[in-house]
Amino acid sequence: MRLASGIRLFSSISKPFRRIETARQLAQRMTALPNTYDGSVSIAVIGGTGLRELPGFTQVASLSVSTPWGEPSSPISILHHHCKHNDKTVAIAFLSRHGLHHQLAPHEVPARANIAALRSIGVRSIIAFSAVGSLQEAIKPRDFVVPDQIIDRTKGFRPWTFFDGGMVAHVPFGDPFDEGIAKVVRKCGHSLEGDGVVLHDEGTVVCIEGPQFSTRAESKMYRSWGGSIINMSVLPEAKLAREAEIAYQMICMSTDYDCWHESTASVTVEMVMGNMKANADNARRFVTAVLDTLATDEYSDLVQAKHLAGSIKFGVSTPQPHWSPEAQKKLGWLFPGYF
Ligand SMILES: CSC[C@H]1O[C@H](OP(=O)(O)O)[C@H](O)[C@@H]1O
Ligand SMILES: Nc1ncnc2[nH]cnc12
Repeated sequence: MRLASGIRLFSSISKPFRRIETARQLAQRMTALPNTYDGSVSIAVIGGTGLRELPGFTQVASLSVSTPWGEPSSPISILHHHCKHNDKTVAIAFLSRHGLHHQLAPHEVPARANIAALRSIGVRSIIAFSAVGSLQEAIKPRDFVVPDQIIDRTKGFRPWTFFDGGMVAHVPFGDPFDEGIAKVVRKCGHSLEGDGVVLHDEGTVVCIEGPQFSTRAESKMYRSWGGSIINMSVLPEAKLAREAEIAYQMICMSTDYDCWHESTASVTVEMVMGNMKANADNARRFVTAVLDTLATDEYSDLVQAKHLAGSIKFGVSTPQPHWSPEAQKKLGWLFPGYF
């Protein structure tokens, strides 16, 4: 259903008889909205494959943010969400990882611009959504996984840090996701169990370079390494969020068994999109439950990532008087008033 003032998530997931809004119509609708927003926005959702919008949320602005690292993948939608727990309206930011037309390959996603743009509008916590392959029999297509670890198989082509070009800093990444947000996500996912949602509480996501899927030998090797699921998107997004002091958790939805499974056909885009469509309603209910819970006062400090605020100052190796002018300028933009 196309809501009058609202927007739809999983736009390409509508039933065949429904009138589907094209990417161009979506872009036109976004252009017609205000490009400014005065309220505060602490939480963002990054939508991945098959997740272009959030349905049932009222879109009130579409922000075109320019950063020292370029333009983000898409305008940032500001959505109003009525929280069912406390009767308050909260603002959520939404960004489409691969662009409004899914025109950006995983290695082309401007992750630094995306994270910097979100931080610049006040975002301090991100729920990132990803369509993933399963590397384990027990994780069936359409199951959800809340990953807690990552294995990096990207090839070093993607810019992966804010701290370069004349200054050096190092952040801890032993636990690449935010455990506080993960707890909320798990609780919400389990509350929907029996109602169609199957949730795995942990898992190691292997992030490959893509855009090609893996070979069978690679897929089997990732299984032998202890990989649970596989995608092309969690990095450098998660690393950059950590550098930007943003609490980041990915929610993964399994869409295929990659190519290791003896009795199942190897992954294709059709398979990925088919399972995303089939499970769209569960994904929507899951994300909504998470946002409803995070919007309550109980999670206010978590959502504002108070536990991460200021942490980057301890990771800086280059004394500030020795930073290049370019680094001063860029990091001054990302962390106003910090240095
Ligand atoms: C279309 S299959 C491969 C594609 O799907 C996943 O996208 P996302 O993580 O943005 O949902 C995967 O990472 C690949 O980019
Ligand atoms: N098998 C797979 N490999 C990498 N990314 C994926 N996204 C969905 N399925 C995938």
